[in-house]
Amino acid sequence: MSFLGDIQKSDVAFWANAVSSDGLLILVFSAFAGVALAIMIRLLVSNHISRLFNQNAVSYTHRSRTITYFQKGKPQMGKVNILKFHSEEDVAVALAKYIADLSAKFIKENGSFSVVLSGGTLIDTLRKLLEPPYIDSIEWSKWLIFFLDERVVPLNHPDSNYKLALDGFLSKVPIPKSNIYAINDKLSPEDAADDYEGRLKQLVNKSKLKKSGSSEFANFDLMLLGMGPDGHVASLFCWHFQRFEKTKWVTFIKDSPKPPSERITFTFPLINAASEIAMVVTGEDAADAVKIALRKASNSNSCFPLPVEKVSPVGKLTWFLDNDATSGLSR
Ligand SMILES: O=C1O[C@H](COP(=O)(O)O)[C@@H](O)[C@H](O)[C@H]1O
Repeated sequence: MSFLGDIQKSDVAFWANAVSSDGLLILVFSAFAGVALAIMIRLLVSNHISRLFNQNAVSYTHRSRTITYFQKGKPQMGKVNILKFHSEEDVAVALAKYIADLSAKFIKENGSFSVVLSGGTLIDTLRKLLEPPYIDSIEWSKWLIFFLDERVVPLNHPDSNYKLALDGFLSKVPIPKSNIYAINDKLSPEDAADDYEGRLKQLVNKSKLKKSGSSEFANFDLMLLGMGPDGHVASLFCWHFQRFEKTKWVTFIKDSPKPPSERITFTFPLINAASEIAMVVTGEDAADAVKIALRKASNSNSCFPLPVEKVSPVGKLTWFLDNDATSGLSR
């Protein structure tokens, strides 16, 4: 008699039942494992898991798709200080104290204070430095002045950031002329950018400027940044490739959406190598970009991330905002 012949009908029914319920079990288990795997993959590309790995992931809604953008390195949060003031006047008062304190600190540490100026409304917001006690207490002779971006026009042209800074601030403080590093206004945008970058590199070689500890870029003590209503900083605009530059220190743009069209600008790697960055933003025009930058709104703009969102220094970032600029945060 064969082995199979020994098996009773009830045995067959038992095993058939067992196999089919095991099969069902395996099927249910596989489906469950598949769903779990899919959830895990989704989590891997989402904010939740990235936070576990200490990355900085931000989601944007773009043409009804959610896009997760990962910023490499340490998250911005933690080294960001957001200071909100009632009025632009209060911002100017606080900014003067912040700058004076940093001036004393860096001069004590290095014997100089390297300051990078934006153009625009920022220059007027520096006005409190021109008053006591700062005008008399700051060691102006130790300041070194640079320009975050510059319009490629003669230095005495009304559009020049140098002229704006000279008329509104630099001519009123005793900073030696030789410590003010204006662009060469005789050059084309390409050449002016290369020339400015070359001069910065020479200053690093001569140890007049510090080199960043974590990169090849210069490490400025303080950069004073303004922001346009479209979220641009320096002359780094939405829809323009300059904001993705990785290696150059200074680059140029010939089709700036904000006139004048020809400009040179620091790049993000150089900006983000700074020890201190102050983002000085006032007025209601900036409210939407501030809301996006401070992550209270998804960026429904088709420009993502906004240039201002790429400001993430190795040092410290301090926002100086007035009520109008923060009005979007409560909406
Ligand atoms: O064109 C420029 O605009 C930005 C922002 O200027 P604001 O007047 O809106 O404060 C400025 O930071 C930059 O230096 C300038 O060239």
